Amino acid sequence: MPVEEFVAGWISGALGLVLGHPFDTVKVRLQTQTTYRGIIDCMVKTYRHESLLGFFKGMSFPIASIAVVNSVLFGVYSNTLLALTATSHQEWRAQPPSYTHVFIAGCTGGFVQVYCLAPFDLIKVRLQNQTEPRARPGSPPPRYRGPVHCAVSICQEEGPWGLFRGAWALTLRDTPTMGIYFVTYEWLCRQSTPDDQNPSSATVLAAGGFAGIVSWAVATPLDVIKSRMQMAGLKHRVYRGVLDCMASSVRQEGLGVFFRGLTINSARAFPVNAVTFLSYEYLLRWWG
Ligand SMILES: C[N+](C)(C)CCCC[C@H](N)C(=O)O
Repeated sequence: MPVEEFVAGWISGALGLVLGHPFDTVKVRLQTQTTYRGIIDCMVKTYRHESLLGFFKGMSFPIASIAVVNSVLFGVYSNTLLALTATSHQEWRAQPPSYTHVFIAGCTGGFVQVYCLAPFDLIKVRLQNQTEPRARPGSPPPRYRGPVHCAVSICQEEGPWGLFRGAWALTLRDTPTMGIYFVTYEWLCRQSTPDDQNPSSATVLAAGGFAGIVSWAVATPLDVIKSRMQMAGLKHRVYRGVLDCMASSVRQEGLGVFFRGLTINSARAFPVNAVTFLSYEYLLRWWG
């Protein structure tokens, strides 16, 4: 099993992640809290109240976890494609896999990575939603003191399965949209690259960026539901399941609720995924 794909997936994921985290914090807050009027309002309030550090809350854990998550995604994707087409990554430019195979491999990668991502994502969302300023003498401490404390508290209060809260919504969000992600990337690369050649850096950046935007646009409705289900344990709001969460969110806030965070998600998706694919392609070419 080619291991380069796993390592390249890890490094490229980490680079994308740091770049995108401030956008991600604003997104999570807009999706789960009703105190902000919009993106700018949320950014201003976060900055005033919590300084620049507020935007980087909950980042250390994803950095560690991306090692597992992105390498599983890209590793499973490439190896599934290899199993389906019997051609290796180096031969793909000469014998491009069909879009159906790319889609199936993407969905498989997406499905498998969910079970690595779910606990990390839950902890990230809980920490990002703590809006208290950094500890000042005399002020009450935030609910979770950091990622490890958060993980331990969830296990104690909600049981070990509590760490997988929202995992089903995450599976529904990621399985099809990771297929769309890789198909969009491949399609855009092939459109602007002569047969047999590797896509240029500019092509990889643009195709990666747009693949991010397109897949996130489709994923946003379930992303909102996922984030709300992850917060449910904390706020003592109970949803009976994904459908119940959808119905009660629509009843209270209208259909627009499904598009919460769409703009910021897209703004974040372009740079994050442009950098992810560029570093992934280059690392593999460099090792290949
Ligand atoms: C499939 N879905 C749209 C959910 C994600 C696709 C992009 C994943 C990337 N690590 C990022 O954080 O943007």
